[in-house]
Amino acid sequence: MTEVRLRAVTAGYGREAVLDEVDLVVPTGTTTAILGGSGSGKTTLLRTVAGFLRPLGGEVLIGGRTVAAAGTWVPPERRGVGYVRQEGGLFPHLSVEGNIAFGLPWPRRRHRDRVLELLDLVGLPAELADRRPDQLSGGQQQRVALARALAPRPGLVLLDEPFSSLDTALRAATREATARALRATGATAILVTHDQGEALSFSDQVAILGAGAIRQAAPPRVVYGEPADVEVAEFLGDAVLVPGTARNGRVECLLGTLPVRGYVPRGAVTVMLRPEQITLTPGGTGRLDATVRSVAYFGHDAVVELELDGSGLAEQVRARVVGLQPPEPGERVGLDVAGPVRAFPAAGRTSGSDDVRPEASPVVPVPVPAPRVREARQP
Ligand SMILES: Nc1ncnc2c1ncn2[C@@H]1O[C@H](COP(=O)(O)OP(=O)(O)OP(=O)(O)O)[C@@H](O)[C@H]1O
Repeated sequence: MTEVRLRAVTAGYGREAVLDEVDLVVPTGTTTAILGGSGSGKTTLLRTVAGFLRPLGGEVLIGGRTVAAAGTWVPPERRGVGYVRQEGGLFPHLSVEGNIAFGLPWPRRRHRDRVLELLDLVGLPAELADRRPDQLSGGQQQRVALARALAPRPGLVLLDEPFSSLDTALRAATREATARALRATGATAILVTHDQGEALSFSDQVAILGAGAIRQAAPPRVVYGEPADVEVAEFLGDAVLVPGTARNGRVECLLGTLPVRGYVPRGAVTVMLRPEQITLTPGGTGRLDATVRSVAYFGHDAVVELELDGSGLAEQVRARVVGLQPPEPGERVGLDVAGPVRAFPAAGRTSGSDDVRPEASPVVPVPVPAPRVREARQP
């Protein structure tokens, strides 16, 4: 049982606070991605949990035990935490086996079986055990670093941008191997990343860090589909933003009258939807039609900029369509909006007087997974 709990944690360097009264819960056996811009304090948060940095205020609890608080300090080596750095940090003079065995408790350091088991766990063949780190690819090095971190069976694994130095294909494979290994051990994990796709695909919960605070912490589909505000929405991916008016759970905007996801007070709003929610019909529909202004082709998909009839507004409405046969610039298309949209009170506007419900909390509980079963190694 290794739940992680941060209560009003303030942390930084000298007197400068980088994290300002941060609250966060990472349930046992789940993975949380900390996502934020450069310098937002992601690594600072990870270092505070690991015990490499003493918080200026607040409490850190790991597995129900207070490890940092006023008058309490548990050093990193007694927190039962595994740490994987951006560059792996393997010892260059030791073999793969030596590196992994280094993570084992003293009496077990000669147990080659356990080393081979750990290699298997991270999806590496036993033949690599005698190689030195400089004889491995970047992805293999990261897997060895993970194996070393998992060797003492930590309840919590902290991953500090461990995939960022890898190219796209290797990155995906290493990420999947890491996710499998974490699932197999049932360890709780915190991943620091600035890659939105990585955060959404890797974790049970995504916590967005900005201006020293957690802006939203919720399962991936919630942060993406129901972002807490416009900034979080834009940080997590491409967002179409148009002005509108909210009334009785619906918004009226230049895309029509649309159902709203979540609660929004009546009145002027900014409507937010994802470009993939807009579907296009060649030739137009006669209801909501547009002219294609430009197309950015990405292979698997394409982003189409549209000028809605009568709006005179280009570049405001974008659709993301599959890349097989995107429309051409100048083409006429009809639009449909799939699913509910999100709406935020327009800037400078306070809640309407007829509101009856409070705004939903930006922190949504993460479903705790059923006990995990070790998966077979992928070829
Ligand atoms: N050892 C340090 N001494 C003083 N300031 C530091 C130290 N380490 C980090 N900082 C500052 O604290 C702030 C947060 O840094 P941190 O490394 O936590 O951000 P980050 O979100 O991980 O950034 P990145 O994505 O660029 O790695 C930055 O302004 C940084 O300059």
